[in-house]
Amino acid sequence: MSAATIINGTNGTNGQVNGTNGKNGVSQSSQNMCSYEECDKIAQHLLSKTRHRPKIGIICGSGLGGLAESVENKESFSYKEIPQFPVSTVPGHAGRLVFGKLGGKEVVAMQGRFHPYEGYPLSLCTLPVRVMKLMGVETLIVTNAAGGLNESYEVGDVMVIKDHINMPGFSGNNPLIGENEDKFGPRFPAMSSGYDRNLRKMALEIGKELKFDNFMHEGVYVMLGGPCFETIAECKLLRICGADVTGMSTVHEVIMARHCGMRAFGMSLVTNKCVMDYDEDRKANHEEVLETSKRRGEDMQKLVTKMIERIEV
Ligand SMILES: O=P(O)(O)O[C@@H]1C[C@H](O)[C@@H](CO)O1
Ligand SMILES: Nc1nc2[nH]cnc2c(=O)[nH]1
Repeated sequence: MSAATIINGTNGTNGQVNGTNGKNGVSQSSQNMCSYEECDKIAQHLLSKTRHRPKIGIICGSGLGGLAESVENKESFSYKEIPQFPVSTVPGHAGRLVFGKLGGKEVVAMQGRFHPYEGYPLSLCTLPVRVMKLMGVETLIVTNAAGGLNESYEVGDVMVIKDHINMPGFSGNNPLIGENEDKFGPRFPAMSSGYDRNLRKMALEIGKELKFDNFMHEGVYVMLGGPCFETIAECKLLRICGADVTGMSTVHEVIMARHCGMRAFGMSLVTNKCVMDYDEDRKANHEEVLETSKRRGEDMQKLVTKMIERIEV
């Protein structure tokens, strides 16, 4: 079964799937996985519609789509127009694929990503990553909005992702579940070098040059399934586990990128401090997330644009 069969004809917001297990004990996520050939068809379709030939792909986090807006010579495609793509359902995720130039390089940017809590299986959330690969993308840059677990992080701080904790993976939820597509990558990919060391170093150096070092860190991102924000006990547990920030995205995208040999770089904006104290009345909310993204978005855009200027393609 292809991804197309689980999305209705209008490709509306109901690309969500039912929860049943497939035939022969094959899990739902493998059934929803597009084959190499199907991904290639989407990639060739997009390349036939744009004159751009991007080597760098970008995925913009909640409220951080301004980066895609700043792309020059834009050619944009609503996800609704792209065969087999899901659609964005979350405020702050415009739902467009933007081709053009940034920092003097050809890029393709997702202005809006797909999260598992929207009802999409991880394999469908990450379809665009494989499509990017087949369009020629070699480096993936992802941003996200995240809650600060590290007590020394403030709202508005930026964290270069050094490593991640794949919490959904602990319960058997991984975008690579199902038959392996050997043409993309190996059955058992290593994940000990998920986030490219040189790109991390470059980001921190550029941060210094831009005088951003007073609000920049390097640390560990933990992904949870959402859509609930964390309980206080969960936050305490995640901190003990070594996480500095928590979010609901990124990890599945980076797994997919690394599986097919792309270089990956990720950056989190601390949009809120996680509530860690039972005497606090503060509550996490998406409005605060979008408000912080608006405030710090331009700085993150500057940083990513400078990185792209320096990345050799
Ligand atoms: O897409 P990202 O990870 O930036 O979005 C975060 C996680 C949830 O989707 C949302 C919660 O406010 O922001
Ligand atoms: N899981 C999670 N995701 C977020 N995205 C932005 N803030 C948060 C948060 O506090 N928790």
